[in-house]
Amino acid sequence: MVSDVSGGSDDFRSGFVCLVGRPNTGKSTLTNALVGAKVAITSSRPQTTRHTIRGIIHRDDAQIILVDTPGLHRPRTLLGQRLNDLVRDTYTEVDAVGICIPADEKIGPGDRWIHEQIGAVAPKTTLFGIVTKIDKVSKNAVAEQLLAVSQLLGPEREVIPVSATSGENLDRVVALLRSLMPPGPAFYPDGELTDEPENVLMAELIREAALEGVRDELPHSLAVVIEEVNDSKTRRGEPVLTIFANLYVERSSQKAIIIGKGGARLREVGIKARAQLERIFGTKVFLDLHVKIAKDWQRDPKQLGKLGF
Ligand SMILES: Nc1nc2c(ncn2[C@@H]2O[C@H](COP(=O)(O)OP(=O)(O)OP(=O)(O)O)[C@@H](O)[C@H]2O)c(=O)[nH]1
Repeated sequence: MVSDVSGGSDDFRSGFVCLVGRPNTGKSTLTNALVGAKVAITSSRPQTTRHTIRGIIHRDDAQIILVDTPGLHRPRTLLGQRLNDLVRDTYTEVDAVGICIPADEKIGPGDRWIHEQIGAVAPKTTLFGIVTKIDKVSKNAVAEQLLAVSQLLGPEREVIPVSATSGENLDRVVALLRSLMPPGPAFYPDGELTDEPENVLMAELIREAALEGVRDELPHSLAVVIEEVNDSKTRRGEPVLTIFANLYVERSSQKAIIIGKGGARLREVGIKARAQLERIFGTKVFLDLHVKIAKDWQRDPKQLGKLGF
């Protein structure tokens, strides 16, 4: 007997989508809302998403893999340059790129710059617009922003309004994404949310906790490296995941900020990160954090390599 190699329904679609936009435009929050679990890292601080993190939308008729990239920015350091290279590579590899523009901010030079960049490096990739955070403004303001984004992208491009917070129109976004994907079988098994190596996910969660409420310039000066993960220990009969991580900063003043008075802040960071890790990995976690100084790591190719960039 000949088996069905198509893997299911004839009109199953699958592909890769990349959400781009200025920092803080809601890309990570939207990725999380679409995927239905916390995989990309959100933060109220701009430019915190540095790795390409994928969330996977599983549907009966489609599998859509979301590639969340760092916000494109004008490079000032070697790290900035490498991040931009990564973003450009991503644009050309995906099936569609969605440019996110928040409903509550006027379209500015940053949005136009990103739009031009996509057009220049990946002219063949399908582009669409997403007006994010529509819960923050009136219906009229949403309509005006839809028009403005449509004018920016051109009349042939789809533009869709959404709120990741309230969930309004999330289903329309999924439907649009599906329509932009080519026919093809699923890439990943059902139930898988991300193909990020677990260590990267752990490092990102710790980094997110460490950046909560600290100064604006710190995001690019903080790298987290997972030194060791051990799952052989138990505590009161329950398995415990032990994670040893180093937080690298560039200066002793930054180290002091992360650690806080008498170590109070670092303890807070540990508690927050541990709660997130326990939720995601579904097991008790013991977290051992150390803050270290790696001088000028952003400018030093050797250090960048060591820190995983
Ligand atoms: N009210 C409202 N706030 C939102 C919505 N989506 C995101 N936000 C908030 O906007 C801020 C930025 O969201 P992120 O998802 O981190 O933005 P991002 O574009 O991934 O940011 P970068 O990682 O810096 O590029 C956060 O404080 C979110 O809580 C939304 O639909 N409604």
